[in-house]
This record gives sequence, C-alpha cells and structure tokens, in this order.
Amino acid sequence: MRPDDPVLEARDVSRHYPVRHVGRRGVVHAVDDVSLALFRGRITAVVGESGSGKSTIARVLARLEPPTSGELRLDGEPVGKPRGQAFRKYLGQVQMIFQDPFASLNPIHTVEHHIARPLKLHGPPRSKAEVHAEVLALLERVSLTPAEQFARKRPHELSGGQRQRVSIARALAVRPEVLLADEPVSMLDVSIRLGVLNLLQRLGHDDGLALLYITHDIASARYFADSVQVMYAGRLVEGGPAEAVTQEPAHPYTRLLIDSAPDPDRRGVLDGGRAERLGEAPDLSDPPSGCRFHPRCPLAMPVCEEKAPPKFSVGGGAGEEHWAACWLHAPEEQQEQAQEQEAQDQHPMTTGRR
Ligand SMILES: Nc1ncnc2c1ncn2[C@@H]1O[C@H](COP(=O)(O)OP(=O)(O)OP(=O)(O)O)[C@@H](O)[C@H]1O
Repeated sequence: MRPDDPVLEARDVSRHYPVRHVGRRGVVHAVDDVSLALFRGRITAVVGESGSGKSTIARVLARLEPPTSGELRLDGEPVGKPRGQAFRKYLGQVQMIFQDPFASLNPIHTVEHHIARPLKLHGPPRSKAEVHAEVLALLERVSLTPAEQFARKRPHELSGGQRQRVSIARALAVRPEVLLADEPVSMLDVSIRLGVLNLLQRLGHDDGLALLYITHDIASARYFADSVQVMYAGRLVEGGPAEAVTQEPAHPYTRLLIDSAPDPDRRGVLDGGRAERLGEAPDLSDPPSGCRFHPRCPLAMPVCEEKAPPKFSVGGGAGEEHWAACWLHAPEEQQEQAQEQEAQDQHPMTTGRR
C-alpha cells in the first residue's frame, strides 16, 4: 500500500432500513451509493442537515451495522464478515467518537477504568504499572492534566469537554488508524468546542490519523477539515477540498447550506428564516426521482427530475478533485444527450422518427 492510498474506503455503500408504511412494507433509503475515502493525516468532513444520513454512514464505517449493498475496504483490502479475528482487528483500527459524552461514559467508573479497559482488552499483556503509565500518557495526549488527578475522577466531576476528551483518549488507547467523530462537539458548550476540535485536528495532522468529521455545521467543516463532502437525502452531492467547496460551492444545495448557516453579522434576520430557506427534507421512504434535490432546487431543469446526476468534475488541481453531482455541470453534449433520452422516454412513439 502506498502512503497516499486511502486507509478506509466506502464504495457505493447503501443502507436501507425496512419499515412499515401505512400498513405496507417499505424501506427508508438512509444512505444510497455513497463512496468515500479517508486518508492518513487528513480530515474529511461529511456535512448535511439532520436526517441526511451522516450518522448512518458513520455507523456503517464503524461496522455497528452492515451496509445493504456496497463494499468497505480497510488498507486496500475488502472487509470480510463481521466476526472472528479480522473483525476484532477492524474494530481496533477504526474507532468511533459519539456525539453525547454524557451517555458514553459509565458514571460508576473512574476515568482510569474507562481508558485502562481497552488497553487490557486489545493490547499486548502489560503489568498494572505499565497500564497506569499508558493511561497517564493518553490523558496527557488529550490535554487532561495533571493526568494523575484526572485519572481518579468520575464522569460527574468532569465538564462536557473533559468527558469528550476522555472518550477520545479511550478511542486512542487501541492505537487506531481511523477516528470517526459523529458531531463530536455539537452537545458541548460553544466556548469549549474549539479546544476539542483543535485536539482532533492535532490527532489528524500531527499524529497521522485518518479522521472523519460529521457535522451539520459547514462553517466548522471549512475551518477544521481538509476535504468536505456534502450530503443531501442519503446521497453525496458535492465534494472536494474544503476551501473550494465552501468558497466556490458548485451544487445549489451546498450554496443554500452556506447561505443558511448562522452568521453572527446577520443574526436576527436568519434565526427566523433559516428553516424556511432550507425547506422540508424529503421523505426517505419515498425519495424524489432523479436528483433528490430537484423539488427544492431553484435551478432545476427537466432532466433533474428524470435522471440522477453522476459526479461531474468542477475543478481541482493536482490534489483532490472538486466535483458536484448536478446536471448544471454536465459537459454540454452530455446534458443534451440526457435531455434527448428523456424526451424519448416520454414520447416513445414520436421521437426518433422526426
Ligand atoms: N434504525 C432505523 N430505522 C429506520 N429509519 C432509520 C433508522 N436509523 C436512521 N433512520 C432514518 O434514516 C435517515 C438518516 O438518518 P441519520 O441518523 O443517518 O441522519 P443524520 O444526517 O445523521 O441526522 P442527525 O444529524 O439528525 O443525526 C433518517 O430519515 C432517519 O429517520
């Protein structure tokens, strides 16, 4: 494997949930055909509104649940069935950090207990003193110092930010290659969010972990991530270098998301209008045909309702490509072809004879 190959990859991953809908069986298309690659030392953000499928993607990557279709690859190798030694190894290499640091720690145990447990379960045999020394080193790595003092505390003696740092130290204990952080700061006080994000950034950039950062907040993704992937109604609609996606958004949905992001300078005006601007998210048990954004898109064309757009390149240099799954960016002849095809589909008896 070359150093710039992806560590973890999802290829055309879908995840559907069976549901009963007005007495009929159906499925919720939580995630459809998502391809995503995570690289060593890089932070990839997946951004989208509530219900767009972000957490589902994280859960599938963490193998908390299987994909309905598609493939996961770790270090270039397709992953096997979720059992046995290979599965345990995967769970050690790919660690997840959850949104709620209050729910993820057991109130009866000390910080030391929480971090020592994965060390004992996953690592090589160590003496008690060695485990203690490693716990202290991990606490220092997440800036909980003096480490001796924090090791003895219980969760209720910690702030939300400190608890999230303990969760991160616990995840690091098994020396993972990948960290999946699902809205890791959204439940924290605004004043301490930046500190936790900076810590995650250090783990990615300085320690070489591959980091997935899931967020509904595109402004934080711009600040924090190298790559931004935008999700709408279960599909990725745009992706590329964070700067390009957030400064020159190519998909109408990304533009809407940026325009609707809270802006301190526009507070008051936006607070009332934000939800209205974003509109209703579609029902994923019966997603719209073609491009799933077309019912809300101010620039929708006839083809958008008919055909799901593939990814079109919209720029990018030697590094990561900037792409958008939007017919507006199709090369002209492809747009024409798609429209002709659509006309044929609609008038099978007349078109083609003219
Ligand atoms: N176990 C489940 N059974 C049925 N539907 C589900 C299940 N889990 C998630 N969904 C649905 O799948 C869609 C995507 O959910 P998901 O939690 O991945 O979105 P999200 O973008 O992470 O949202 P949020 O930010 O609110 O957590 C939603 O419509 C949700 O209702």
